[in-house]
Amino acid sequence: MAVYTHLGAEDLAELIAAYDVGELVSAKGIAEGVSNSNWLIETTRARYILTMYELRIDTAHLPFFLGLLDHLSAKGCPVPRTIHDCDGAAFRMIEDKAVALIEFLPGVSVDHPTPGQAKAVGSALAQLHHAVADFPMQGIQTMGLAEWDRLIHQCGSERLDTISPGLSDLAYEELSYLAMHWPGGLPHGVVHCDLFPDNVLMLGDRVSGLIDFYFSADDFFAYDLAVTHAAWCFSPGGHQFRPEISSALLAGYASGRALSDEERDQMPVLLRGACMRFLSSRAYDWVFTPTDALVVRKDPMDFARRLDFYRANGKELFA
Ligand SMILES: Nc1ncnc2c1ncn2[C@@H]1O[C@H](COP(=O)(O)OP(=O)(O)O)[C@@H](O)[C@H]1O
Ligand SMILES: N[C@@H](CCOP(=O)(O)O)C(=O)O
Repeated sequence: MAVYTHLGAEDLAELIAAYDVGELVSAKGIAEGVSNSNWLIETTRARYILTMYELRIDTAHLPFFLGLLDHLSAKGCPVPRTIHDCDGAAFRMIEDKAVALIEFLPGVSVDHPTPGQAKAVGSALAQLHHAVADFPMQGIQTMGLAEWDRLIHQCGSERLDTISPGLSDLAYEELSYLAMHWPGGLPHGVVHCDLFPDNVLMLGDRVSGLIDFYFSADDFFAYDLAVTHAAWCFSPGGHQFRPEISSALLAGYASGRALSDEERDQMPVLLRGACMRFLSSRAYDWVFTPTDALVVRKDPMDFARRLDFYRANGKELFA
């Protein structure tokens, strides 16, 4: 459930009146999502998404995230633009919380992607990587190797092994490997870093929306591809690799942007890093989020299984 704050009819009407979007007709809370509260807003003119920033997002970073949406949308990427209020502001405050009104994009998130859909996602990701070339703002990567290390150490061996026996050995061993082998100097820019199926809206085989840019930061384009690969190319729970989805995703990406030889060589380590990224944040949330909290805890083992797969087969995939 992702509506953490109650907004009454008067609050909503007052808020919508600050924008040139017509009059409020209805507002429905959206159940999907984890970090923020979202409402589907209908006005006499169109539909919009209203997001209230609840957790993890510092208001100081909103000009970056919302500016990125506007930049990508203006470049023709399927990304929702920010609706600015009548004074030109990209976000407003309701008491101590920031809210933004965002363009509504049609489409649904798929649970079991087809090769055609994976190809379209690969191609949309490549388009994004070109489109950020002249994005003028900087986004520091706060979810990099140092943070994975910190999160795993905060969990500690005992608690990790309570999630699953042997998880601590896997995590510590992997962190040392990544610290020694993480590449430098690959092509980079502001990238999505969280392009999971639930952050892509699709109409059939077409990508109609890329959403949830709140982990975007400056990082390697190939790392973004690795995150997307890890998120899309496995059955639920990460139990089985789906080779046909992997081939389609990589072909779609290559149709828009060719990986250099160096990027290809580094893909196996970047894929392992992508797994550690989500293994570490999920393990931390698993250990430290109270079981009765509203936030849904996601299983870190989904990414331990993917990590095992890439450790054994990552080099072969990019041979
Ligand atoms: N621009 C948009 N157009 C249409 N639906 C959207 C849009 N943005 C968000 N949504 C809907 O809201 C849900 C939650 O949004 P998301 O940004 O993923 O929240 P969270 O950051 O909390 O995970 C999405 O799964 C989608 O159904
Ligand atoms: N995609 C991440 C969690 C981030 O949550 P989001 O709802 O903001 O995408 C994961 O699966 O662990």
